[in-house]
Amino acid sequence: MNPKLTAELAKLDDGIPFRASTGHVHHTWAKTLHSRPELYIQPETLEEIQKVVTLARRCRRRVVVVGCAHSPNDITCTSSWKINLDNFSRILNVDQEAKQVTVEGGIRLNHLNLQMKKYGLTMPNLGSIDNQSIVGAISTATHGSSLSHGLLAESVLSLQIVLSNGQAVRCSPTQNTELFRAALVSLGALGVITEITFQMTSFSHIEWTQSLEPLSHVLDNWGKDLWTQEEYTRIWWLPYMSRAIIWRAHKVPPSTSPRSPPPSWYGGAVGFHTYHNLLYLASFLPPILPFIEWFVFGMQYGFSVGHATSGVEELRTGLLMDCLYSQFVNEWAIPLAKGPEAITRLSAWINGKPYSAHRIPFSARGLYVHAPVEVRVSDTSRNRDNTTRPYLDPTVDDGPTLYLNATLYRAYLKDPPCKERYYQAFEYLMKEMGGRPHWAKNYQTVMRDEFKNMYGGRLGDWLLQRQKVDPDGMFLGDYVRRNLLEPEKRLPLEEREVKRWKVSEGGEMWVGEVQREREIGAELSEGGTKSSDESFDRVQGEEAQSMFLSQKTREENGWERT
Ligand SMILES: Cc1cc2nc3c(=O)[nH]c(=O)nc-3n(C[C@H](O)[C@H](O)[C@H](O)COP(=O)(O)OP(=O)(O)OC[C@H]3O[C@@H](n4cnc5c(N)ncnc54)[C@H](O)[C@@H]3O)c2cc1C
Ligand SMILES: O=C1O[C@H](CO)C(O)=C1O
Repeated sequence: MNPKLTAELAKLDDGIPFRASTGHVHHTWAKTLHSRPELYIQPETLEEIQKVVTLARRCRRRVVVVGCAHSPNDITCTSSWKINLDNFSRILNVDQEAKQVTVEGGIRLNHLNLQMKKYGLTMPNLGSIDNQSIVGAISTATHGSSLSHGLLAESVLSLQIVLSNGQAVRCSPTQNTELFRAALVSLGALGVITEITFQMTSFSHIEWTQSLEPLSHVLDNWGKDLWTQEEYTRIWWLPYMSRAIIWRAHKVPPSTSPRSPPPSWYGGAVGFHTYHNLLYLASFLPPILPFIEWFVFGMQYGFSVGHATSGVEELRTGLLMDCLYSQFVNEWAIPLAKGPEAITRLSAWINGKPYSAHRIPFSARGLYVHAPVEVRVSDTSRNRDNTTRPYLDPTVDDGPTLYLNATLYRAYLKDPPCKERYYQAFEYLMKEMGGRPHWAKNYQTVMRDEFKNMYGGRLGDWLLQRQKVDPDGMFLGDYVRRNLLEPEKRLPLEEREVKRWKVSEGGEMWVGEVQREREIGAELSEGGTKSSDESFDRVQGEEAQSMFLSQKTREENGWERT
């Protein structure tokens, strides 16, 4: 263990456990990114969390909280200290009459919903999965698909956050309002959110139907009742077939008997592996992707238009879907009214139509993408008082939002060859539509100044709160610095990415400064010849000396403030 930490632990001697381990290897759900935190800490009480923060401050370490690492980008990567709240996940209070529940920050959505069933309560909306931790889900602005609902974060009534000075602070729309607005979509960069009071709804079943329709049906009904016929609607667009699967659901009383749908083809072993292998083949032979789209979705949803299936399930499971394989996801929020134009232009681009039909200045020649594109909605402007809107809410300010999600499967963890150009073209179009990217996902071309324009004063407000509650940058990492802050400045505890390299099992190893310092320290103590980890690049000679010295200087003198 780091000698500084050993000394600090001895100084505290407060009987409060410090549940840290070394050797943890973190990876995102899709195994696209891996990192090796110096310490992996799983506190079980508020006091333990506060102790971690105190020690991190004294040991000059960045702290990252991870839920279940379902965010696809590098937002949870660190070589420094990682906290996970899986063992800080109790239900603290249930108010059955008001349908409100107070929970510890590590609780997973599936556990919450299951526990709440006995109280006749459930979460009002969910995305495609329910594995996320409640704080992880709100921190990146997770959403489902319904014009009757906004972000999951809109159901948060109040929260408690442990700040970098170790204080636990409560906030809500009426208490520490600015902090509340910053913490609702915090990107993990404000502190450790330890408690949430959440507005649930009555436990319910849903009856859902799903039908295969021509894309023209979707576009023709866009401004009519496509999105409003039922409480929940989501669409999967199949670009090569110009078809779409429309999934709709409405609540029915819990007394309604569950009704299983016909078995899912790729939910079974044969379909799952067939699709997976076809996608793998397509990574070498992309032109077969249109055939795969036709075959797989024919087997799954029927080969002829109008084919429909239905079912009745509990809301808490019925809203979920099978996310299948490791994947890249690039999702943007644009005004709902722009949907037909966005889909028509993207369709023309994917299908190789002339430039005049899509006006996207990237070539689609020889490029084949995966189906489906997810098409979802939310409306954060319903009944919303703009004074409590999360500063970093990516949805449309004053009307309904459309989300387009360009999913690319990574069959057997192999990156698809079309990714860079497809995402360049997709993001170009999304920017033209006035879009903002989903914070958790794999956007690749958005510059800092573009974020400034997208969020205007709200970004300034968020940054101000961040700086106020975390002046030394204990919760600041490369993701936030790169996207939202000035590159030439730095805060004493913030962590920068040093490099990434491909790992043999697929994906990339993310290496931050702390890891690099450990390597260099090990090299120097062993005469500058041996790395602490054979797989990392070696740092030798002057570069190593200067980095080591700068680390020592930092420890002795502290960093200058920006
Ligand atoms: C298969 C799959 C399906 C998905 N479906 C959807 C979907 O339908 N809709 C959608 O919008 N998104 C979706 N996502 C994205 C997902 O909802 C978000 O990435 C979410 O943030 C993941 O939650 P998590 O618990 O894994 O958090 P993590 O990814 O671990 O962390 C996310 C952020 O929250 C911060 N954080 C976590 N806990 C705390 C805490 N206690 N205090 C302070 N900060 C904290 C982290 O530091 C980080 O910044 C999906 C992702 C996957 C992999
Ligand atoms: O990030 C996401 O992954 C799934 C798609 O497979 C989904 O709905 C997201 O959102």
